[in-house]
Amino acid sequence: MHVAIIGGASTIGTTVAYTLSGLAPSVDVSLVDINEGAAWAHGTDIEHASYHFAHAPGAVPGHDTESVGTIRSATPDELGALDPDLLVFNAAAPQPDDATDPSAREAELERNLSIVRDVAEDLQSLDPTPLLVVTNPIDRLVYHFYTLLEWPRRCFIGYSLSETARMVDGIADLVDGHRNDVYCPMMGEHGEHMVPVFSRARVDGDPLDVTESERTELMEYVRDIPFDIAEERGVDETSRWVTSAGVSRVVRAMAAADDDVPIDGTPAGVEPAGDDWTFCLSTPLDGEYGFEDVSLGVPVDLDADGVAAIHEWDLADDESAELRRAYESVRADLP
Ligand SMILES: NC(=O)c1ccc[n+]([C@@H]2O[C@H](COP(=O)([O-])OP(=O)(O)OC[C@H]3O[C@@H](n4cnc5c(N)ncnc54)[C@H](O)[C@@H]3O)[C@@H](O)[C@H]2O)c1
Ligand SMILES: O=C(O)C[C@H](O)C(=O)O
Repeated sequence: MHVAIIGGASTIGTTVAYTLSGLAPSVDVSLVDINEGAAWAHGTDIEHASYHFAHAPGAVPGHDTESVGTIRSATPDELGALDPDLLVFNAAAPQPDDATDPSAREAELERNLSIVRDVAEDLQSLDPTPLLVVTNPIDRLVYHFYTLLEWPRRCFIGYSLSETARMVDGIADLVDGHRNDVYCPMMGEHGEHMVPVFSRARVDGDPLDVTESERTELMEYVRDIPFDIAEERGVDETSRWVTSAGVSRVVRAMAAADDDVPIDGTPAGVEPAGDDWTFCLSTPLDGEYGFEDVSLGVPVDLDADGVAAIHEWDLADDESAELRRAYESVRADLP
C-alpha cells in the first residue's frame, strides 16, 4: 500500500509516518507538502529511524529487506504522478497561539477551506482514491472534498478516533478498570457536538452503568483534554501522539483489508462480540440515520477502497437527539 500524506511535513503527518515505519513498515509513504525541504528532512530522518526498528528484538512483520517500504517527499503538484492507494489530508494553515479552547476546531474552517480547494485541484488528475481527512474541522472539510471531487462517497473518511481513546480513558478511571478493556464508540461531530454512544459502551464486555452527572463529567473531560494539552504544550504540538496512533490504526486496517475483507475496528486476536469494537469515522451520509448533505461520525467497516459499509445502530433517544444537534451544527456551515 502507498500512502500519500498531504501536509506531510506537519506535526501529525510526520508522526503518522514515524508510527507507520515502526508498526507497518511495508507501507510506502510519500510526504507531500508545499514545504518540500521540511518534508524531505523528516522523511530522511524517519528512514534512518527505520534501521533501528528493523534491528530491535521482537518481530514486527515487514521489516525484512524484500518487504520494507519507502519514504519519499513530493510537492502537491506531483500527486497525480505518485498514484497513491490512500491519501491522508493533514495540511493546515498555521494556528494562532491562542487556539487553545474547544472553539478552535471550527475557527479553522475558513483558513483551511482555501487549502482544501487548492489540493482538490491537484487531486483532479487522480482516479478516485480513499481520502482520510485529519485537518479540522474534519466533518465540514470531508463534505467539501466530496462535493469538489465528485468521487464515490465511500472514498471520503474523516478521522475522529481520538475522542474514543479519551472517553475510554475517562471511563476506565471512573470504574477503576483498564482502558484497554473499555469500549465506547463516539458518533456525531468531531468537536463540540460529539455523541458518546453510552448505550453500546462496554467494560470487560459488560454494559456500562453511569449516572447522568458521571456522563456530564466524562463529556467535559473529552471536550477539554485536547485543549488542556495544547495549552501546556503549544498549538504547534496539538495531540500528536493519540492522533497519529489512531490515524495509523485506520491506515493499517485498510492495508489489512487489501484482500477486500472489510475491517470494523476489531483488534487482531479478539473474538468480535456483536459490533463491540466497531469504530466510528466521519463520512458523507445519504439518508443513514435520517441525514443527508452532511458528513458525520458513524460506525463503519473499511476496506482498501474506503468505507465498505455504514452500520445503522438503534440509538437511545437522547443519543438520537444529540446526533440531530451534531447534524444541525455541521450542516449550518455547509453550502
Ligand atoms: N482530527 C483530529 O483528531 C486532529 C487531531 C490533531 C490535529 N488535527 C488537525 O490537523 C491539522 C494539522 O495539524 P498539525 O499541527 O499537524 O499541522 P502543522 O501546522 O504542523 O502543519 C501543517 C502543514 O501543512 C502544510 N501545508 C499548508 N498548505 C499546504 C498545501 N496547500 N499543500 C500541502 N501542504 C500544505 C504546511 O507546510 C505544514 O507542513 C490541524 O487542522 C489540526 O487541527 C486534527
Ligand atoms: O488539534 C486540535 O484542534 C484538536 C484535535 O481536533 C483533537 O481532537 O486532538
